[in-house]
Amino acid sequence: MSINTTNQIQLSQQTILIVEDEFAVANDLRQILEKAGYRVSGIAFTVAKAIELKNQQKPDLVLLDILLKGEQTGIDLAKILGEDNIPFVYVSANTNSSILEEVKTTQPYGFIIKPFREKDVLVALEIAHYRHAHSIEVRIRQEQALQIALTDALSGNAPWEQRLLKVARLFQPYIPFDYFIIGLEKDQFVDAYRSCSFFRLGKDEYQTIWTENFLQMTGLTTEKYQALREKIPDSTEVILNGDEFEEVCHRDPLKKLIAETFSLQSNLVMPHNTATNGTFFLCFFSRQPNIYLKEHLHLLERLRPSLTLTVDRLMAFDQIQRLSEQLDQENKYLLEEVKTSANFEEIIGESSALVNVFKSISQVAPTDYTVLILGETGTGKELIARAVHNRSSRKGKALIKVNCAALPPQLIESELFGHEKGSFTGATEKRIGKFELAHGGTIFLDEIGELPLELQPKLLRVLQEREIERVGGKGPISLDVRIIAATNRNLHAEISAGRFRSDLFYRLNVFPIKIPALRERSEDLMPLAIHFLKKVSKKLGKNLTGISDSSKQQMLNYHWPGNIRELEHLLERAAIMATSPEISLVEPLIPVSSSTSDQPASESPSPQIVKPHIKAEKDNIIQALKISNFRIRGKGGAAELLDVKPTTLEAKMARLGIQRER
Ligand SMILES: Nc1ncnc2c1ncn2[C@@H]1O[C@H](COP(=O)(O)OP(=O)(O)OP(=O)(O)O)[C@@H](O)[C@H]1O
Repeated sequence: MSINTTNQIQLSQQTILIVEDEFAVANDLRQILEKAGYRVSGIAFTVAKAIELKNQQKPDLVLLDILLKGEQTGIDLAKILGEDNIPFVYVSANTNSSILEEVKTTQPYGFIIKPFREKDVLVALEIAHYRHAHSIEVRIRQEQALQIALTDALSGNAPWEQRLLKVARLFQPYIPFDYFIIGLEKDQFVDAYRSCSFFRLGKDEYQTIWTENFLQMTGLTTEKYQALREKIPDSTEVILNGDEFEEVCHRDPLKKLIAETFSLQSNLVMPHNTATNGTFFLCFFSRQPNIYLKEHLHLLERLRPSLTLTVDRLMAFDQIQRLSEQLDQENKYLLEEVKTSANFEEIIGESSALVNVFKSISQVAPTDYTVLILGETGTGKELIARAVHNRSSRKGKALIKVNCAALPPQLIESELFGHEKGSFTGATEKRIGKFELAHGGTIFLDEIGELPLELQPKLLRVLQEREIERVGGKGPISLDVRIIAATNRNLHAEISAGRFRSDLFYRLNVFPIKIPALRERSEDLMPLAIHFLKKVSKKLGKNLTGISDSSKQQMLNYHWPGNIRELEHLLERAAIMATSPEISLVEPLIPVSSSTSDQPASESPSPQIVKPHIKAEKDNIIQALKISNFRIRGKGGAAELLDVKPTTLEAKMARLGIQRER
């Protein structure tokens, strides 16, 4: 090979560090290099000095003697230069085979045997330069190919596990590992893109290890595992070889357990922070103690931008999918709502009791506090819940209503929290639950006092952690939901009776709003009656203008156990039957003094006359309650005596206005 002039000029701009402890040889080299136009950045007699000079100014190439002053040899220095990707050429008289074997492991760019001629040095330098430039080009091309392959693997359509396995396989030739953890940690989408591990069994054979498999292998309980996870120190990119690895294992018991289970001795960690505040981890482990080098880390650093971008894109797609799913469900829900619910545009009433309720609404609505609405049946609890939602910043999002009393017992959990496909017989499709549907908005848990005891801890968890877990799901999902609950039950009595958890009550009872019964705000009676009359006239297309005096009088004397709903239904019936603009009640209302019930009835569309068969049923129930000492459930309870389900009995009691405890 000849040295042409153009190359000579290019080479001459290069800086060379000479590491040689014989002054005469070092000086010779300097003269040869400077004559050829190279710049000599320094001469070092020891490895320590060489490192110092290299750190001050990174040379383009190093000429390196093997045996140097001090304990470290040129071979030790060569390893450091290799990690920094600085090419080097040995200059030595030492050619015995054991040294040459060691020299080869450092992958030098040449070897000049002493004594040398000027030409030997210059040719060796030019070849070294050519090889290094070429290897950089090859490396860049390989890395670009790797980057594209990794992006393709992660964003493909295959199941998540297969995508991760593909990534693991792509990494193996570049960063060798025996155990590899990859995936998302601490992210709200953790369920979809959660991390898993691959344990290398053979050349291209891997065993997938999900958390549940790891727990099985190690005999760890989920609680213990969570406790260990909490002890994981925040990690940045790091190489942990040999002793350093052992030392970190003392501080990180989970890493220690992984190391012991799979006999691992070194580790390379590279976390990527995602745009959704999660961390996408690449964590390589090897059974060899000193395998990870700076160049591995540098490769990961170079790949980091494209990997982070790919993961962020995945998250964004996922989020879009979740939102469109939520929108879809929300639409279905709202369509259903429009069909089934009344028009809630106005709250009528001027009584001081109701004005206090209005005050409470305006105080609490703008906050995110949980609201507990208390009041008899038909007092307008749902109306108030909607008012709180509509006056909050969440009004643009959905208010999802859940009637806890009407949920089918076997499906209640799935209704509230959703389920994954195949999580139980009949779960043919993935379904998002009411809580997820309410994400960003409000959930209204009506009849909260009826929520089965076994489900109460799950609701408590949502209130505490603001996260849910789908039935059959693999991890928690964080939610932003405002909670409004309502009940017509006396929750203190429910707690005493062991039917309601006190911790759940305290979580719900953050801001209670008590809605007074209609009989406690008689000022509101006539305005409400006129309001409903107008509404029903419009609906029926009749010209109805007023209520007869005798009917008004009866209404004022009545105690309204079914409250406003009862009033509404009463006026509806009267309006349907009306033959003149002034309506009269169809049936007489029994005034307070002669009422048979001492307690307001629930759902009571026609409480005016207690018909004989209803009376008989009521007497029967009261009799059974007396015998069972007012116990509804369990052996010898009233439900068993009457041969009905306890929930049916409770519904009947509410309908007939039978008080539960005496
Ligand atoms: N102040 C009010 N102004 C106008 N309409 C009202 C008012 N309060 C209640 N209503 C109407 O009365 C009916 C019953 O109200 P709502 O369903 O909100 O009661 P509730 O307390 O939630 O009943 P339940 O305990 O049975 O679920 C609804 O049609 C509602 O629109």
